[in-house]
Amino acid sequence: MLGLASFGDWIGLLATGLFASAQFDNSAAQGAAFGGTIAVRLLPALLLGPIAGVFADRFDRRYTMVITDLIRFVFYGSIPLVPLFGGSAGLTVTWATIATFVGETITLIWIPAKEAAVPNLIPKSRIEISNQLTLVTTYGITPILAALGLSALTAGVQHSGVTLPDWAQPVQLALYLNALSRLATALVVFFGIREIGGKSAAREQAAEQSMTRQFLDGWKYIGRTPLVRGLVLGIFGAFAAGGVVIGAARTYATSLGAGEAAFSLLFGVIFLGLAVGIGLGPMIVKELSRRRWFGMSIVLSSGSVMFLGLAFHLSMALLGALLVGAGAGMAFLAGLTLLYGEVEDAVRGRVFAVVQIGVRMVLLLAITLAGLLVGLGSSRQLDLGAVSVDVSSTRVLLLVAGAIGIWVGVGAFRQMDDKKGVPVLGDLFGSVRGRPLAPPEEFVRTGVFVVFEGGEGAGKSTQVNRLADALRAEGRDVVVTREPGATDIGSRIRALVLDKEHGAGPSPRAEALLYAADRAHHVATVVRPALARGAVVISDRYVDSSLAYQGAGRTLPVQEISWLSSWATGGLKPDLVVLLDVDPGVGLSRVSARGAGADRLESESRGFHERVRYAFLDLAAADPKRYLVLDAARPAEQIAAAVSERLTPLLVAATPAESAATPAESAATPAESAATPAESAATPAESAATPAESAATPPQSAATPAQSAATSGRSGAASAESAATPVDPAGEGPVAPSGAEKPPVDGRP
Ligand SMILES: Nc1ncnc2c1ncn2[C@@H]1O[C@H](COP(=O)(O)OP(=O)(O)O)[C@@H](O)[C@H]1O
Ligand SMILES: Cc1cn([C@H]2C[C@H](O)[C@@H](COP(=O)(O)OP(=O)(O)O)O2)c(=O)[nH]c1=O
Repeated sequence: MLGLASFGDWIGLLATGLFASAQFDNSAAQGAAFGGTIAVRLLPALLLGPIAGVFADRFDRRYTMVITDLIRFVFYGSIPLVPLFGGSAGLTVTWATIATFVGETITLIWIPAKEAAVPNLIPKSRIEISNQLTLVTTYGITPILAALGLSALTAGVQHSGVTLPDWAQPVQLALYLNALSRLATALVVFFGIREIGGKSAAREQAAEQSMTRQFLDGWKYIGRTPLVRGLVLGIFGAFAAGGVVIGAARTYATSLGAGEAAFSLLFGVIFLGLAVGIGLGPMIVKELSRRRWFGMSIVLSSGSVMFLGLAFHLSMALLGALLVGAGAGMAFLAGLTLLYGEVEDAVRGRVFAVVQIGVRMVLLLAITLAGLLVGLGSSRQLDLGAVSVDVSSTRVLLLVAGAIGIWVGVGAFRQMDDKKGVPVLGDLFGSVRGRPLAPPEEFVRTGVFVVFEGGEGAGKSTQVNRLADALRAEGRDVVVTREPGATDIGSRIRALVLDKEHGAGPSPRAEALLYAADRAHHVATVVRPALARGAVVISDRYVDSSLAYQGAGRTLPVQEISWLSSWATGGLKPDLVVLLDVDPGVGLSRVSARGAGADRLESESRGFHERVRYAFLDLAAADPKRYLVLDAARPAEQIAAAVSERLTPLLVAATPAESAATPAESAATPAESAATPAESAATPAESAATPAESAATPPQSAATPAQSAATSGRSGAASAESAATPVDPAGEGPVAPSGAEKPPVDGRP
């Protein structure tokens, strides 16, 4: 129904313009009449706009819609009647202008009432779909249908040879249709959607204030709500960019040397892009945060405007136009959905009024300004060898408008971001694949997390114990743990996945989930608490085992396993992974020599264990800074020495000498302790000798994350990284080389 009404709107806009211009013979007057009527149609926004929103919030929305629709029916319907009753051309145009003006003004009241009412009728989860429908019909399909319908009507009449009576010329018919669509809407709203009125206590209470007060409150609400502020700015920015493209389109088409046809084509493609963005956008980005999607879409649209400024071939221009449309469509959809979903009912009318009025004015200004600027500039041919590019003010304008749009988009993104610290592109690509990134778990980490990985019988347990003994001998707080089975729940999970008496065992996906469940519980109850209090946590196996065994071994998609593990751990990555690389034959024979019998995984084929081995090596190769790969065939002492050598600097950095010696002081003087990493590195013995003290200072460091991050280069990097590097679905695994080399001081990447 509302689609029909907007069809009427568009056809009305075109028809009124054409109708006015048809009253004159010379083309200059025609042009002026056409432009004039359309401008009149947009201008009332300025006059009535400010109070329209107050109307929508103050009065019964059903009556507001019905009354305004009836007024529009009468005025629009009267336009074609004037010449029938013998009105002169001048009078007809004057009346068309007045009636259009009144109709448009009234529309400004109708729209906020409708926009404010609709969210109350639709469950929140359906709002986006409902918006898709409305927007596609309003901006994607109906303008095209309207133009097509009008020209088909005209052509049909011309070719049929039938002479229609004066009152039934195509343009007249279109105007009647426009008027009737208003009447129909009024009837449907009045009889069909009684609940649209939207009575609520909050609204009634607000209505006791003066209208001025309500008006000012609306602006205050926008001003103090970052989300709404970002949305409003972003929508304006997107429309400004769109307006510039429209205003510059004609000269731009000429600059491509492609003329009028290219102009229409560009226009059509922008609308096509709009429909594509609105129709397919949500399917493509899936669960991506709508707040982020909004900003990203504006950047896409504006970037494409810049691309248009650089395009030298029609095909490039068409692609650019398509993307401009798609970005704008997605931004509009996301923006509207957010507005619907997140603006309180009591102020919704005013917010929508600001948006629609702002949009119209921004559009009008941008189109006019662009038209003016383009008209001013001259153009020059630039010869680039094979192609010659036309450098005109149009292109400069597009570049500037695009750049401003990008700036606005980034600004809106920042204001509204609901996943701060989550990498933008990773989140986007992850979402497209159906796995948006989760924000990292907040947590301050002062300990060191070491993981041993490798195939069966590689000597992990042996090395874990050696290292733990050595560190304990230094007086450190050491937590030895393993996966699967380090917790109560974990040991039951371990039995489920590994014990052979449980029959055939879990299916590959179930197995992956069980390991992930064990890991989630393990990290939450053992690893994180220990790291938070500053302990050295040594784990026999971690995420990489899942990537290698379930991913490469069971041939499940490694990216999915990676995502699953990262979700389970909240993005916690080890500081060091020691990979004990062993030939499966050697490893398995060591295990069987142990004589305990093979568990379910040990009994897997040779091929399985080969795949596991190379998966481990690949993971290590992708992130050499975090891995220490050692040949497991070497004697155990040599391996232990190599591990300890590699670990020492990490441990030293994690225990700043000064903070260990005088915890209170170090917390009080972060700058000082941050300034002395060399010193702290130079006194490992001292810092290592006071583990109890350093372990005893978590509350302070927990209270000052930035400080604790700043206190020592290495632990700062480690904690910031673990807190800021979230799930990484890019397939490199959760131990991917992200963020490791970026030690931020404030805990952000
Ligand atoms: N470097 C090594 N060289 C030879 N044998 C080793 C070495 N490290 C461990 N072993 C032996 O190999 C077997 C498996 O070692 P273990 O540490 O349990 O491996 P994992 O925990 O990786 O399964 C044990 O009997 C252990 O004594
Ligand atoms: C942690 C983890 C282990 N596993 C497998 C590897 C091992 O075969 C098994 C148990 O590992 P492990 O503790 O090394 O067993 P053991 O002490 O008998 O050597 O679980 C996975 O398949 N995925 C995982 O995520």
